[in-house]
Amino acid sequence: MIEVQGLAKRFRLPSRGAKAAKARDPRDHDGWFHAVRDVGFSCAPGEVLGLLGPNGAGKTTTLRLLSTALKPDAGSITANGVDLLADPLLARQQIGFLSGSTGLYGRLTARENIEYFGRLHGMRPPELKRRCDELFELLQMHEFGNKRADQLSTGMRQKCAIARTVVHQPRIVILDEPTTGLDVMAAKILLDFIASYKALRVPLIFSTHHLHEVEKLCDRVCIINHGKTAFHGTVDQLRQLGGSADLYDAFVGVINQEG
Ligand SMILES: Nc1ncnc2c1ncn2[C@@H]1O[C@H](COP(=O)(O)OP(=O)(O)OP(=O)(O)O)[C@@H](O)[C@H]1O
Repeated sequence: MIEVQGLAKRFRLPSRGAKAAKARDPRDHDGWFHAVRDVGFSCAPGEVLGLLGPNGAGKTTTLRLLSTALKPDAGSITANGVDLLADPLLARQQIGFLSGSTGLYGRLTARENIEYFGRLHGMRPPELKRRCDELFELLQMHEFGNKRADQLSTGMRQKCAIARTVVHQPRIVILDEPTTGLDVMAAKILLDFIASYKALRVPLIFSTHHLHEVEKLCDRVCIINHGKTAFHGTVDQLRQLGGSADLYDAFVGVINQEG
């Protein structure tokens, strides 16, 4: 179980931008931009949580805080009762994080990239080969496994980045907009891959703008607006809140109510 409470992160604004930004966003205060002000949610083993919110709401910042790429100014993140903020090294071992900029080494092939990151996590050759074969099957990567990363299409690169993210079988998986830029077939493969984590009883958190992905995959939803949790609950609770079966109506209702 991963539990997040009262998460906050502010960024120092460059002095020339501070004044201009002030007029535009309620999160600006005295040269600081409070990107994440009070975010909380939980995700249990076997659950998929969808992180939603308008552009700039604070989703990526929240996920970067969870992955320990950023240090929060306030709040707590625990996994099975263990304080991940107190032990970032442990957090990195336990968490697989796909960011928008998850890099691949252009001169290495898709397979070499995944193997390289597996080795960084201390995986031994036989185990690593088995895991790579498994990921190639699950993500249907056989066609381009031996192609250099700098020659891959967007969708191929994304599959490769995801395989890299989960090669070490993390106990928590966090994916920032994993289906962005993917065609229908590649997105389907990826959504099936995400769904497979339910059976593995690994909590999986992913951000998205696509409500049909939430409908198809998520047990739980967290909607962030202006850096705060505006809704946290099950997909059914979100529907009931909107007074309609339509998730789009419910989402818009939550944002308008907060905005
Ligand atoms: N390093 C930074 N310095 C200043 N402001 C930042 C920094 N990083 C993020 N922000 C601001 O914090 C806010 C939240 O950004 P974030 O990337 O978390 O949004 P998001 O919900 O992921 O948006 P999107 O849906 O567009 O990807 C934005 O207004 C962004 O400009």
